[in-house]
Amino acid sequence: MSHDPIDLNPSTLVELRDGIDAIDDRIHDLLMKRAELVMRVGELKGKGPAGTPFYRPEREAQIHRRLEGRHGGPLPVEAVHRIFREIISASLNLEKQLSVAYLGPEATFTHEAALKQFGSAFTMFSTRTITEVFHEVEIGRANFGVVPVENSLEGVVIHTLDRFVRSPLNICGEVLMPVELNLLARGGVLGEVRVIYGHFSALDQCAQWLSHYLPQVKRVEVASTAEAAERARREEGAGAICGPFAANRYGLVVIAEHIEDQARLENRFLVVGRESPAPSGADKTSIMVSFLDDPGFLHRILGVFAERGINLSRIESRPTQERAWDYLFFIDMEGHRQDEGVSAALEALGALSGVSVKILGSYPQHAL
Ligand SMILES: C=C(O[C@@H]1C=C(C(=O)O)C=C[C@H]1O)C(=O)O
Repeated sequence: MSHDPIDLNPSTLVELRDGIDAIDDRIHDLLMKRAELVMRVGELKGKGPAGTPFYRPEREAQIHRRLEGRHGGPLPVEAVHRIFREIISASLNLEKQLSVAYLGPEATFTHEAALKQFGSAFTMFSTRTITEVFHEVEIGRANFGVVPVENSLEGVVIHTLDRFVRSPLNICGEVLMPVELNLLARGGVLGEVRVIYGHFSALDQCAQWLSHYLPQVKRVEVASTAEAAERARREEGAGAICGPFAANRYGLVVIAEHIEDQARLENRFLVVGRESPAPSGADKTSIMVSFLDDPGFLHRILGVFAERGINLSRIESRPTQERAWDYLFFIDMEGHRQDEGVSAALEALGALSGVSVKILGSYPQHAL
């Protein structure tokens, strides 16, 4: 590898491009060196006890956080994350080929979340339902699954929560994505749109924009954003409300960007698998708690966390599927189950009589 200093102040186009070529050669050489080290890590893992995980989300989160901490220069930090996402994805693929099932069809927000988490070197396939995503991982046809959990668009949170009741899988990660809704069509002219397809919550979230700019246009509800895109691809004069990801996949043109009425909406997705990530330094733990329908029980449960200063980021209640009026609580907290405070709280919770606790997983807090 040559280490000639690179001239950062060339003046002509030819010199500038020579400089870029020289840098590309170095990046290329370094990528190969990095890949060699990753392969050696893979060999060590292969020699470890059976079931030693190859994919290490906690390590990947640490890499992204470290880069974010040292970041500076003209490229936005999101671009750095994307580039390293792909470097890590391609490198891990040298250790082991892994597969991911996601709630489809292709080009849904969940597909985009799966790519954001795993990069494009994983084998990915879609399923029609959330329960099938879990099933594919449970029977070992996929190593990991990606499902929406707090999804203002696909409105399916409850199916994901309910599926954890009878699944042996763990949560291995979370993906957060800002909601961006665009109006897409085959042609790029707003005045030619005669009908708009969208998932009901996409139509709902853009209602003001649609009433303002397209008051006469019929709105038709479909099962997914991907189906909306498919209809717009097939039908002349049809528009679809989709994320930016769908435009390329379906060969559509963006007529209007960011047509959602409320800014800063975010979707959250979970990665499920058989592995339990080690602490990354900034983690979350999700649990499921059921208890007798007694006055004061919820108060006592929450007290266990409050006494230990553990921050709860979400509490969701669902009826149990066993008896009417029995409830399950899904609780997310900050920290890893191996952290002192969280582990003490979980132990205290388990010791309360009449309470049953299932730990769904500890995983790195969304890093990028
Ligand atoms: C190299 C490793 O294996 C995988 C690849 C990584 C990488 O390319 O940096 C990071 C974590 C793992 O998912 C590792 O565990 O350190």
